[in-house]
Amino acid sequence: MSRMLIRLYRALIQQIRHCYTHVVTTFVSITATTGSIRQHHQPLPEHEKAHPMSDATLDKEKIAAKGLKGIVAADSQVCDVDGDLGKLIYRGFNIHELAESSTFEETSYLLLHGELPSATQLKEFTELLIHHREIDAPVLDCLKSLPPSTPPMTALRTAVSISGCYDPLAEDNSRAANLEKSVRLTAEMATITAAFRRLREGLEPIAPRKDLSHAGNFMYMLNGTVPSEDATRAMDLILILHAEHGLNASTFAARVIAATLADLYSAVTGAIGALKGPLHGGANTEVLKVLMEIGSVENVASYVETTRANKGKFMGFGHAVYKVEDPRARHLKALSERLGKETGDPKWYDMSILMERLVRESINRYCNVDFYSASLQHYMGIPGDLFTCVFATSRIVGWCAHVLEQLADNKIIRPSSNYIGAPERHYVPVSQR
Ligand SMILES: CC(=O)SCCNC(=O)CCNC(=O)[C@H](O)C(C)(C)COP(=O)(O)OP(=O)(O)OC[C@H]1O[C@@H](n2cnc3c(N)ncnc32)[C@H](O)[C@@H]1OP(=O)(O)O
Ligand SMILES: O=C([O-])CC(=O)C(=O)O
Repeated sequence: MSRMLIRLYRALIQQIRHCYTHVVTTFVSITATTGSIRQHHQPLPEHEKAHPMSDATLDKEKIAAKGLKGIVAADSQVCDVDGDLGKLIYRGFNIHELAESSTFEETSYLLLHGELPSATQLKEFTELLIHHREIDAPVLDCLKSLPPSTPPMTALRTAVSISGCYDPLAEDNSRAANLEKSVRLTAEMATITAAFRRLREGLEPIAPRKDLSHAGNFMYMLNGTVPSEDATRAMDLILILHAEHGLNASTFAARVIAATLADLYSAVTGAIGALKGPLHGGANTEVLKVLMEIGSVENVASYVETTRANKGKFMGFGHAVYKVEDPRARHLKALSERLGKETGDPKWYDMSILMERLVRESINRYCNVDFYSASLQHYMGIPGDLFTCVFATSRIVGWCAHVLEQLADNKIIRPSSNYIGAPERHYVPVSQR
């Protein structure tokens, strides 16, 4: 009975949404044909202007939702991002509570399974993660064969893709197999990132240890020494904070791929590619480049002025959803401040807080998760171009949780485009062109 009520309720909500979308689309189409919305479009490049739209095309014209901003493309139980309140919730739990009290292992279980684990479930989950820490020899060989100049995210994307060739479960799209592969990928991505870091420096990769936490083992494989409790906790916090963020670009990419019923490795490989971009996860690497270029606290103000005057981008600022402070930033900022003091090199933190204030005054944008992640990871001795891989080794959990959710109630994702090209015309043989 209650199931039927839920179904009825869902159907009603769908109908309301449908009507709403129809009203909005109709309004937008009408306004567009009268010309008042057209001005929001980027001017068309010259070669495209050479094809004025036929009347028939104009009649059919709809307005594209550029970037799909504000479009609701999925129902999801994984995460809630409230951009107005600056609130981030994983499966009902506020990120501040998880940052304070949880571990990456526990948070991963929560995201993948929907509930916090019991002690036994956590033990089994942790053992499975440990079991999957070793990577297959051909994956390591692949990393060895890459030029050391390969961007780390490219190396990670390639190794993850190859790893799928050696996983007997790769093509099994059952929920059980995908859960197992999610854990395997979460474990492996840390090993791959650490191994590539060492290989490109001419060092031997460090084999994972079974007696360390996920964060502790990751740091150990990166640096070759067992990290302090503080350093382990810092990495754990970074991993918890980056694990999930709703329908961001890389997660959406993963869901689009999964929705075709392709395998999990394909979805994750695509997601890594999307995260790499500097407008998304790649921003943390760019932030460190900027801080290095600025060089000192004295130069921050002139950098902000010049960038503003040139209408440049401030990397690590602005957000597609948050209109207020990104709730993750405060944790990364506090840790960056602490490590700045502890390392006796507060410059990177000092430059960051000044920049945060000046950019806010200049363009009214808050910093996002990538901004303080840069100075923090720099203090932790992680090379700047590896920051996005650290992000990916955490976000893998969110990607997998979304793929599982997509497959549980799948529908191929196939939006439409609004054709604005040449009207229909006839083929001309090359000899006559
Ligand atoms: C993990 C993450 O992915 S967090 C985001 C990481 N990315 C960055 O830090 C890169 C810098 N930031 C940005 O480019 C943007 O703020 C994005 C991509 C994050 C969000 O973009 P949008 O959703 O279009 O944001 P918004 O609607 O506020 O942007 C509108 C305009 O505001 C201005 N603006 C927004 N952010 C910035 C910024 N950081 N610097 C300068 N101007 C900005 C721009 O004029 C922008 O228009 P444009 O994209 O055509 O240049
Ligand atoms: O949600 C977004 O668009 C980007 C982001 O902050 C994330 O993926 O963590």
